Amino acid sequence: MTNNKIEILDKIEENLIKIREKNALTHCITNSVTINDCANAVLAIGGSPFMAEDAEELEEVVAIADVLVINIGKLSKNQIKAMEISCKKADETNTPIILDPVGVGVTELRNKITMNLIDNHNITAIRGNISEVKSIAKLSGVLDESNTAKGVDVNVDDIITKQNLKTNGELISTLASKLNTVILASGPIDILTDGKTTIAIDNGDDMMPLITGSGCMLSSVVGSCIGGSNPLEGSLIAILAMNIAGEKARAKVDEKDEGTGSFRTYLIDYLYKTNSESLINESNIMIL
Ligand SMILES: Nc1ncnc2c1ncn2[C@@H]1O[C@H](COP(=O)(O)OP(=O)(O)O)[C@@H](O)[C@H]1O
Ligand SMILES: Cc1ncsc1CCOP(=O)(O)O
Ligand SMILES: [Mg+2]
Repeated sequence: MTNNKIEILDKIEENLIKIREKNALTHCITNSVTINDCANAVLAIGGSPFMAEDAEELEEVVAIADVLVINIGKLSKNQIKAMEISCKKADETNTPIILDPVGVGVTELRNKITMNLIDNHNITAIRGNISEVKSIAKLSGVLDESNTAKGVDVNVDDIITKQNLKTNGELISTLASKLNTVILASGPIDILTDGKTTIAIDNGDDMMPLITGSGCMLSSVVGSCIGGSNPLEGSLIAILAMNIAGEKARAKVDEKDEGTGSFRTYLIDYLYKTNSESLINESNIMIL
């Protein structure tokens, strides 16, 4: 990708058309907490969700899928096996794999599963909150020490701010180069990088972390967008679509004096109403 902001924004319209035309079959192995939200988010952006995890059918599912999303939010023995079978098949079929390393750093099991997936498979993109990304940096030898996430939520000491943006951008870019993957680290400001181009995205709303699943939905949407375009440009569309939908959803709940339950519904509504004009005009991105 170019490092020119105007050229990056110029690609949004054609990529969004491609994503919608492709209607990428998005195979998700994900947690049961937010699985329904993920399927609805995929449909809203223009993908086609397929949640399958029984070992008996996985090779067939991956063979027809355009993209595989692995979310480790609520692991079980069966799911771990399902992830191994699916990733092995995805490597054979060159199907992009998107990893959401929910809660990595918090338990040894999550560390082991995450690093097994990263070390043994072709991971196209990793999308996690900044604490999760920093934990992977530590496990990969790119960072000496890291805080741990608060369960599935970011550690407040890690939150991306204007002050630590450059340092975090450099760290995540180094990690992306080392792992040969795209990384999208989320928070009030998001950082997206493939190790060559690093973009900060300052959109979204502080109600987003107050519903469960905004991160899981984002990772699934990243999957559909990558399946319909390419890793870096697809991830950029996904994060802009989610965050601008979040901004509009917040304006709507404030207008109607509502709360987080309605916010969750409006988030899907505005994701569905995503259009390139608003992604271009309302985006607040900076090349780092
Ligand atoms: N304080 C915030 N202000 C604006 N957007 C936010 C904020 N926190 C998270 N987001 C957005 O919410 C989505 C999920 O991010 P995050 O909360 O970091 O993931 P997770 O749910 O996996 O911890 C992303 O689109 C991110 O940009
Ligand atoms: C609450 C919870 N517990 C296990 S997975 C999960 C959902 C996490 O979703 P997100 O990372 O999108 O907030
Ligand atoms: Mg998460």
